[in-house]
Amino acid sequence: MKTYITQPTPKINSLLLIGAGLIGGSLTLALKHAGVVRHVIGSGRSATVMDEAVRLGVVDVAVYRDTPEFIHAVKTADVIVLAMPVGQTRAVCELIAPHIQPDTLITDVGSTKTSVYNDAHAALGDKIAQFVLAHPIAGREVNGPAAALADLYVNKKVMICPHAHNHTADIDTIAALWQATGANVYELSLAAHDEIFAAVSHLPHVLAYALMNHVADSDLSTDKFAMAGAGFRDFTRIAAASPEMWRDVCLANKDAILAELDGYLKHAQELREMIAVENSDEMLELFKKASSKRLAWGKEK
Ligand SMILES: NC(=O)c1ccc[n+]([C@@H]2O[C@H](COP(=O)([O-])OP(=O)(O)OC[C@H]3O[C@@H](n4cnc5c(N)ncnc54)[C@H](O)[C@@H]3O)[C@@H](O)[C@H]2O)c1
Ligand SMILES: O=C(O)C(=O)CC1(C(=O)O)C=CC(O)C=C1
Repeated sequence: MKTYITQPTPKINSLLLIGAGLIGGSLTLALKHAGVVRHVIGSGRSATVMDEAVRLGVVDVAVYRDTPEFIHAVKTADVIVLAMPVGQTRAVCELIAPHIQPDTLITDVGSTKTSVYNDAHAALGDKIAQFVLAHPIAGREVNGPAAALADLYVNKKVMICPHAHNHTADIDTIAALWQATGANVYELSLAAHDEIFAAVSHLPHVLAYALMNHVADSDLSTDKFAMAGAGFRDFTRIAAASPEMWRDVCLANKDAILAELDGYLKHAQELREMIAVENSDEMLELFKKASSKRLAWGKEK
């Protein structure tokens, strides 16, 4: 995995943020704090959300699709950031495609990369060259502009996933933009990205949602929730995350997630057998291995 050396900080006059929620909002707040961006225009689905985004300073002004103001914002943006759920990529790119100027850079924050590339390419055609795909490995289990934090990306990893049509200078600009938020920037291929994050991000979310519903649907669920401690809290924290976002991620990275889920279920089944036959030696070895891997990984971070 390539690490980006620190790039000169860019100056952005006008940034158009499509999807002013946790991730996009944290980016614009961080860029404003760093003095990188002068004017942020936000575009979203709901007037209530956009009013909140303006009130909180996540964006300076809100515009709405199919209005002259929206078209003007696309035409005059130096950078367009796509920060809505990944399932919206094609529709949003179709909206902006006719108005994107040759000097405008497009980037995204989506949790999947191959689907975003394919959907964007279908809508943008040759303008895909202007789209540098990115993904911050940072987040929270709360959503919307009120959840945005200016320091969300400090010391966090950001993956940039260049494709064959990108220009090096544009990739460097997007890397510099993320570095200005305090993040450490790495490069990954689209395919490697989706395989890796299926295992270490998408699978844990699927498991957290499943465990939450398993307990909710079981006998004594009220008592179980009332008595649960830190273990359950840690494991299920991410089950409070945006349902729409995670529905889209599961559909967009279906094959890789299914492969990871199958692998996980094999491990869970193996452990089930050990518990059922009280195979204490093998169980101890299994737990020792997982525990030492977790301890070593915790030290690396
Ligand atoms: N939440 C995380 O932990 C996390 C981490 C890294 C990346 N991401 C990615 O970031 C993106 C945004 O996630 P978030 O957590 O900020 O969610 P969010 O719900 O906080 O924000 C998304 C915003 O997009 C808006 N939106 C939805 N469809 C739209 C459309 N067609 N046009 C304009 N706006 C639209 C929503 O109204 C919402 O305000 C997703 O693609 C997600 O995969 C999320
Ligand atoms: O901290 C959290 O709440 C997260 O789930 C962040 C998290 C993850 O680590 O899986 C979630 C989705 C992403 O696309 C990137 C980061």
